[in-house]
Amino acid sequence: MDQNLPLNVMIGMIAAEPYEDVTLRDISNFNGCNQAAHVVIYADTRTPAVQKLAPRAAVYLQFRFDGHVGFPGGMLNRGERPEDAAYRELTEESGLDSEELRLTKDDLLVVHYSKSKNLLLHLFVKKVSIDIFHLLETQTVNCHEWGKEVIGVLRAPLYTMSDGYRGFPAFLDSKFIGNCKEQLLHFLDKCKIMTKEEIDLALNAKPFVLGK
Ligand SMILES: O=c1[nH]cnc2c1ncn2[C@@H]1O[C@H](COP(=O)(O)OP(=O)(O)O)[C@@H](O)[C@H]1O
Repeated sequence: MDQNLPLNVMIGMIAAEPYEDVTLRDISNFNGCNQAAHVVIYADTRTPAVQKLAPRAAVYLQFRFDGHVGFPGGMLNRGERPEDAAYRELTEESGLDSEELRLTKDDLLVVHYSKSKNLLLHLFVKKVSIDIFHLLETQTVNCHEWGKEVIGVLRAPLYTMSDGYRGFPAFLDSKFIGNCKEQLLHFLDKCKIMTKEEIDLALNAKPFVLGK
């Protein structure tokens, strides 16, 4: 992929179906379509993962009932604000209700639109302390949805191992729900956790195969 392309073009090239960026000014044009809201919860971490590799951050994701990776969140109820829907779903899908996790409209990172689903997708972002992050991870296995909608807790491996593929590049080959993968890359770029060049390198990395 051409590294000089803007990230939204790179993302458009990897998306299974196109998602348009929606500017906040234009949101009112989408009244009446289906809406969903999801949230990226993340924390700074200095704890090396494996082989002394320092992850760029701790980012919370879930393994869903359908075998896909996704952020906590879901569809808005009638009349519900996106930030309230994202928080409601987060508490249902993690079992944790904490002031540190509460969302406001200022936590909105990006909005995408899927024409084929007529769906507006709001993505919120919340940085928390590593202690709250760890509590969120451990609490999830006791939540009401555990074993139902949520079947796993994931911390994205934000490092690349010496073969250039294991770690983050391999993780990007997982099955992501909706535009979750594009949302993850957008978040890493916008919150300055990775550069566009690092993201592009990870997207293009290939597993090492003996004899090739
Ligand atoms: O992490 C995500 N990022 C982006 N879209 C997602 C994510 N998780 C689910 N979706 C999409 O959002 C919509 C609502 O799905 P979800 O299963 O979360 O809602 P629900 O829990 O209210 O049933 C679906 O179109 C799904 O593809």
